[in-house]
Amino acid sequence: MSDATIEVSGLRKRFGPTVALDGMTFTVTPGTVTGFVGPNGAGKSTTIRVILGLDAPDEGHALIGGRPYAQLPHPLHHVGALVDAAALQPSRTGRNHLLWLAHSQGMSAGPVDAAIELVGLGSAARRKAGGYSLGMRQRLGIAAAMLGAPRMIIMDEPFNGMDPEGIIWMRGLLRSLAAEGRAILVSSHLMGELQGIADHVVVVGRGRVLADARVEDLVARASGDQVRLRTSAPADAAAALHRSATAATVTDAHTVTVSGVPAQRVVEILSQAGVPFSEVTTHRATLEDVYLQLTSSETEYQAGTLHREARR
Ligand SMILES: Nc1ncnc2c1ncn2[C@@H]1O[C@H](COP(=O)(O)OP(=O)(O)OP(=O)(O)O)[C@@H](O)[C@H]1O
Repeated sequence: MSDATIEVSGLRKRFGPTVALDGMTFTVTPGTVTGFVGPNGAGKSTTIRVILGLDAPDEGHALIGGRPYAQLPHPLHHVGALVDAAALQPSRTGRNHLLWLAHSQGMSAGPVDAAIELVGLGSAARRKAGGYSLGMRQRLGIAAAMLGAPRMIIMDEPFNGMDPEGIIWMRGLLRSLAAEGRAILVSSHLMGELQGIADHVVVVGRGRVLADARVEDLVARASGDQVRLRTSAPADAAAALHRSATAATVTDAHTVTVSGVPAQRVVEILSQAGVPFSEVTTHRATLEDVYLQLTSSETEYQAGTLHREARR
């Protein structure tokens, strides 16, 4: 195994009667951004805490570059983590917070200013961190995670509290860190946040993995072979498609949904039959569609379902 791989294997953990982890298993490989997604209570934070040695599992193990966190000689050099951006001493300046962290790990002050620069906190670095917005605290947390130039990075809900500009910046940062060969694990309860940045997603519910796949493959699978056709003669279009043994349903006065054949074949059939049409589009699912399909029966709380319905 590469020394920049995060491996989670068969994790089980209960908190009293609550099963938080129920056989959680996945791997984060170097050079990829792996999204770790699931509804509230799915077990994401507990998994991350176990990886970082902050919680002990009842069963299973988590390895960072082949070793448990507790056995890493200088952890910040192996893995950088953003877990709780609020966890800082409010009366310290951002820079002093980073200096304190660096010294506690036997590092010089050298990497501190580079990390401040990397996260764009230069102008605020000498202000008390207690006055930072949540987005600034997230940036400070990321600077802390980057201090030891780690090859593995774990971020729990890094987009929380970030404004749109911060989100764009964060996306670019994660992509460039992965392009440098780092293994990156990013949790989120919003699948949409990961579209365009995650190469791979691990979707979880009730403490176990529901899907572990490349984003491209998941989206292709959820999209099916569906083509949407706009036409002024939907009944004629459906009849022509049926004559060619193609499944087609009139969806409304101007639309027919066709299944099982590519858009090009739909165009051929309609042209041969002389049926007019104005638009033929291949349906492509979003990552959010995939997520909703996978987690529809996995939300811990009914309110979670209502929340999702409300957003649609
Ligand atoms: N310290 C704890 N004591 C008791 N129950 C806990 C504790 N930590 C987590 N749990 C429970 O374990 C389950 C998994 O929680 P966890 O925080 O890992 O989920 P999550 O996917 O990170 O959710 P969220 O998106 O809400 O942060 C939940 O039912 C939660 O209530």
